[in-house]
Amino acid sequence: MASIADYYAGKNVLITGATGFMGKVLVEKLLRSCPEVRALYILVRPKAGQSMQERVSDMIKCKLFDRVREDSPDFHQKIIPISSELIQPGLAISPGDQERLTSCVHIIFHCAATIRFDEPLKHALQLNVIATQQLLSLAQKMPHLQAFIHISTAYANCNRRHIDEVIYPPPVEPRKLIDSLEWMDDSIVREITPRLIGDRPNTYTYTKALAECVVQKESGKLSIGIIRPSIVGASWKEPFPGWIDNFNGPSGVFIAAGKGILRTMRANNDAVADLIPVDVVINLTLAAGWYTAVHRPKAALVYNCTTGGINPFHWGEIEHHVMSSFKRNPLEQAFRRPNANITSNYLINQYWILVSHRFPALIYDLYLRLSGQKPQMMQIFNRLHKAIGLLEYFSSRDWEWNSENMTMLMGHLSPEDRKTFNFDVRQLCWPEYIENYCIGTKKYVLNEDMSDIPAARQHLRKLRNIRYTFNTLSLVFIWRVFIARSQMARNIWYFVVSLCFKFLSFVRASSTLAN
Ligand SMILES: CCCCCCCC/C=C\CCCCCCCC(=O)SCCNC(=O)CCNC(=O)[C@H](O)C(C)(C)COP(=O)(O)OP(=O)(O)OC[C@H]1O[C@@H](n2cnc3c(N)ncnc32)[C@H](O)[C@@H]1OP(=O)(O)O
Ligand SMILES: NC(=O)C1=CN([C@@H]2O[C@H](COP(=O)(O)OP(=O)(O)OC[C@H]3O[C@@H](n4cnc5c(N)ncnc54)[C@H](OP(=O)(O)O)[C@@H]3O)[C@@H](O)[C@H]2O)C=CC1
Repeated sequence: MASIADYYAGKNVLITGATGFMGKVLVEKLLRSCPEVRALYILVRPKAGQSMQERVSDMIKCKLFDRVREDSPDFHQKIIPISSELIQPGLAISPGDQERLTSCVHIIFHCAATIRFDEPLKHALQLNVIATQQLLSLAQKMPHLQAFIHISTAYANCNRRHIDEVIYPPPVEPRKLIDSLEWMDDSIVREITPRLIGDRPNTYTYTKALAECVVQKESGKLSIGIIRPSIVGASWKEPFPGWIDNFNGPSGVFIAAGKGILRTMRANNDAVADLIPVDVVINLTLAAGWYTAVHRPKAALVYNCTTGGINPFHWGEIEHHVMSSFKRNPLEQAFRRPNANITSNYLINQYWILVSHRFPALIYDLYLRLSGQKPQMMQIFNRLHKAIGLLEYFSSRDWEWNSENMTMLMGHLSPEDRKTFNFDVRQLCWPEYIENYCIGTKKYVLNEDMSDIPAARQHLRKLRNIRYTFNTLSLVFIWRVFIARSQMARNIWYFVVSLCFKFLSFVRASSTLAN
């Protein structure tokens, strides 16, 4: 049987979401490990004042592509951007481009989605469900299409504790929901959203569950694979360890903790932290594309792409390794020394939020005001609290995912492919991975230089001295207030002082005698 790289040779691949975190890693890996691939058609929209072309040229300049640039400097010629806005009718693809795509595409990877947890339901539905539906109908028109790979999430069914590799019945018939939301204005939709999403925590997981159902129902004769990654983190090995370029999921939490801003968060120490490195997800995705095209399974195959059942690691362990990693490799200009603790207790967390978040923010803002600058710390903390509030659902619970299809797929790979498209997470050494992850956030998200680490350490020492001075002064102040008000405190104070005095006299006398 052809190897994975042999299969992709001469193929035209269509990718949505190629400008996103996972999409970029997918594009890079395809170009590097399947160098004979014919073309990658990527659906891109203009954004933030940049044209589609400008965005793609920026993307290929990114450090992520350094290795492939070294192997083949002309790699960008294989990337063909197609203008598309996925929430528009017909995905806003021009008739010419539609014709071009339908006549040549062999395989589709659908990565685009809104992954925001606070996305209004209508928008999440438009992008995560309706766009998927439209892409499927475009796929139906492609005579050469061999596989359609849909990227879902392991949390699409997070209202269940045990999750098998099956598509569960939808919470509501997607078509009915689409029809009814169409005539409702935004305020009505906002009001009924909590009732609709029910026991799911947000519109993201809800619409991803609906999308899976749409894929199953509207795929017709297409060969389908559904990949369900858990919490996608920095890369494990490829193209280099620790690649990460965003604040999503745990990355933002790690950075906030490394900067000494985040000191407390609600999470269960003993719950499994189901992180999965992005390169593992992409290797599995490419292997699933190959398997789907070659074996053409009759029903959609679902791959739960998780680590918890195979090589579990817990939030408490993550906390420990993140903190020690940031102590060894500190971030620049930290607000306080990194020292975050997780707790599952609501009241303890509230106490630490008050003492370790709000109080220092208040003092720092006071200092900024007094020095004529604009206060900002309280605002930063309010945003942080909003973000971690949205993540708590995932860090406080445990899930069990069945990942038999991942094992089955591994069994079908040749020894060579198993190395090139490695998704065997049994080999993952968590402490080393977390260390590289933290360094990755420093280098690639914050663009900090590793050569500045001595200065960052010096800054941490300064913060420690400030803390010691502050604690000593506070203690002296509190004691002074006590002494002024209480006879008992005064008596204790005189007792301690006279004891010290006697001790000193004793030491002096004994040293005189010794001489
Ligand atoms: C010591 C360690 C202890 C460990 C404890 C455990 C930690 C981890 C816990 C649990 C992780 C579980 C995660 C579950 C995952 C499920 C899996 C998936 O399937 S999908 C992927 C997940 N998706 C998201 O992560 C989207 C979440 N983000 C959002 O929904 C929004 O970004 C939100 C509501 C958090 C913020 O929305 P806005 O409108 O206020 O802000 P905006 O526009 O997004 O960003 C403004 C600025 O703030 C930065 N930012 C965004 N999120 C940040 C964050 N978490 N921390 C720091 N900065 C962040 C951005 O980069 C941006 O920066 P600029 O203005 O461009 O410079
Ligand atoms: N990150 C994670 O932890 C996990 C992610 N997933 C799934 O993986 C997939 C990729 O996620 P990730 O890479 O992290 O997400 P990103 O947010 O980084 O990327 C999303 C991609 O979708 C594109 N997109 C969004 N809206 C539109 C639109 N209206 N028209 C055209 N393109 C659009 C974005 O393009 P643009 O650059 O123009 O905004 C971007 O390329 C998603 O399906 C997600 O559900 C699953 C589990 C975990």
